[in-house]
Amino acid sequence: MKSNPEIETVSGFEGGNVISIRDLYKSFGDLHVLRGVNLEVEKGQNVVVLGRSGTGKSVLIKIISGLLKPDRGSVKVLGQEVGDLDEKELRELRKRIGFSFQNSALYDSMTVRENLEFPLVRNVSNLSRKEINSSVEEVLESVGLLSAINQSPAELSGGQRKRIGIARTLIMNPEIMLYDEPTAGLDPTTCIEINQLINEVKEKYNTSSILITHDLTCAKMTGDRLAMLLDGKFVQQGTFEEVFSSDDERIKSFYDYNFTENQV
Ligand SMILES: Nc1ncnc2c1ncn2[C@@H]1O[C@H](COP(=O)(O)OP(=O)(O)OP(=O)(O)O)[C@@H](O)[C@H]1O
Repeated sequence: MKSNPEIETVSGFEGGNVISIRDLYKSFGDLHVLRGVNLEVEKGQNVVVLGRSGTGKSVLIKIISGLLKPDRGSVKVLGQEVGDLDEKELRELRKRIGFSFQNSALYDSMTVRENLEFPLVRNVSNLSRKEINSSVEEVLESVGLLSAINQSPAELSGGQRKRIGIARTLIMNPEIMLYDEPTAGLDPTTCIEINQLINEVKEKYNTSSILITHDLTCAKMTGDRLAMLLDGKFVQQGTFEEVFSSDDERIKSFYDYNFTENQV
């Protein structure tokens, strides 16, 4: 994809880690959600965050994107300490991060083309109509849905909406992708197609990603590394095989429960 000079920035991070989290704590009153989280995401890596409902996966994502403040600890994203950034700097940082939400967050009152133009026009000034059109067409081609350009998201299937949601983040050339339950609510075949798309995005756009999922097929297909969040910490990190060969009963039961549920 043609890069956009206005949103292109120099990556000043060192050691190849686009995200680096050290000793992170977050509580809500007496509820101690994150209790010493450490996580590194290397450039070009997909890291899958696993954990039962309510373990703090979304809280972690919100802290990474500066939407929530941690109680203590260091969160470095693309070389910048998120807690040190003011609102303007946070907005600039967020332009470098693509958020793929569970519900795809598309506007049904707009066409697919208008949905994709929206973030571009809002964030990048002085683009010509030709540049906007070619960016929209290029990302739609990347997700295999150029044919849907004039349709309303309401006319599309769940899997197609998911693809358009991903295209809408790609149009900003993100360096990091944050996927929240990318395959939730999709049938097994569509899940596999979305997993393939996630891998294609990594290759084509050279993105680094964190994926939150309960779907073990998704974890296995997309995760270069998995990290299991339990009781406020990552208790196990590694490849799919490494994590699930653990003797930890909590990891075994997570596997058994999700394996059965998803028919991996
Ligand atoms: N702003 C908030 N104020 C108070 N409590 C919160 C807030 N945000 C999250 N929590 C609590 O923190 C805990 C972790 O929430 P979180 O949404 O991160 O879970 P999760 O692991 O993403 O779960 P799920 O898989 O169900 O989405 C929950 O008990 C939740 O109620």
